[in-house]
Amino acid sequence: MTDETKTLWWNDDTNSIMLIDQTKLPVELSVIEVKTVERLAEAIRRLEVRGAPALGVAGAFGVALSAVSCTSDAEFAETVAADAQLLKSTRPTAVNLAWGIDKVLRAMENLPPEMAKFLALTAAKTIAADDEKCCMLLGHNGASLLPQIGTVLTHCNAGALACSTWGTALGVIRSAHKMGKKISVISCETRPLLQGARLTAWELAHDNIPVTSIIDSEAAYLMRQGKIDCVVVGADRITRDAVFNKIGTYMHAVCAKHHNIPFYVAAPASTFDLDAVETDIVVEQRSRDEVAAFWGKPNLPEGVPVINYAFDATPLDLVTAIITEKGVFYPPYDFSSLGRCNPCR
Ligand SMILES: CSC[C@@H](O)[C@@H](O)C(=O)COP(=O)(O)O
Repeated sequence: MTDETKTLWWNDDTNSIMLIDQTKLPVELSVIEVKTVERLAEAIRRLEVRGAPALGVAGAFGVALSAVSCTSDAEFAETVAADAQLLKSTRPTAVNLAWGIDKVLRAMENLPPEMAKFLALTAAKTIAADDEKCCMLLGHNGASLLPQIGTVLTHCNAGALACSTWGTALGVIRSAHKMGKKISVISCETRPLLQGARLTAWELAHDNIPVTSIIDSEAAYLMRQGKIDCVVVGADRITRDAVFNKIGTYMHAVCAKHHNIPFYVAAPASTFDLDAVETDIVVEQRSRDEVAAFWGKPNLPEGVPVINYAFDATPLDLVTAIITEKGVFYPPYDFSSLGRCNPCR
């Protein structure tokens, strides 16, 4: 991945979506060309593209793809609406997906097909470009919270691969590194799909930011030993009372509180869902297969069930600060300055 490479982008020559196949990393850096909405839905379900802001961009490009590839004016509105619904149904928790889809749908609302196609694509490209700007700003806003010299724990991948580029939690770390701070990172491997080991460690090693991988259950002991100065994670959705992020985040927040370690969340305004509270949200549960086998070998007796939540919710009273592109929020949290940024319900 070069500094110019994006996680996903629109190919104007072929009217298709190009995306880095995140299931192949760190072994292979390869790009998939997505030509249909059905293939995009599959890519989202399989986590070939993943991470909240990247899903927002994927959803936006997906609606544009549906629009530009529709050949029937008579069935245009119906086709785009059905495709949007299909894409929304792929992953319920990361709010950016529905946000990106709805934003493009609104841009083309009630317009004749030719104009709607043009405006859908323009809106989707703007969402992708804005995501990059948000990450840079957010990174800058958060960098001052990190110590001059220190070790930051992160969970899952909230990096360039989870966004258009740069990242949210890793954006903060990248910005601090760029400012000259001597930051090293502890990256939790993030069972079961190892986004922390496969993606975060890969990204940081590529940028020459010191990174060490640990198994998830090691974090508390490292905190007890005084080896972690702060925690920075991303978010898939922030409601009025909780931060939803990759499963395991909540246990890091509880441990950080116990050890008096700052726990920061970095996310763009598009990840906020301020009409909702924790109990309103559907938390994605994934298949047994992801947990019941490791490297292709079964590690569970047949018939033993699995609970495989993809995300958990961390109550805001465990969060030291939330870093956004619009500034840093501290308790008692009042997000009114963000406006109603996520009108997707
Ligand atoms: C900037 S991304 C923040 C979150 O989306 C990230 O931490 C996360 O939980 C991603 O989960 P994933 O299941 O890999 O899509």
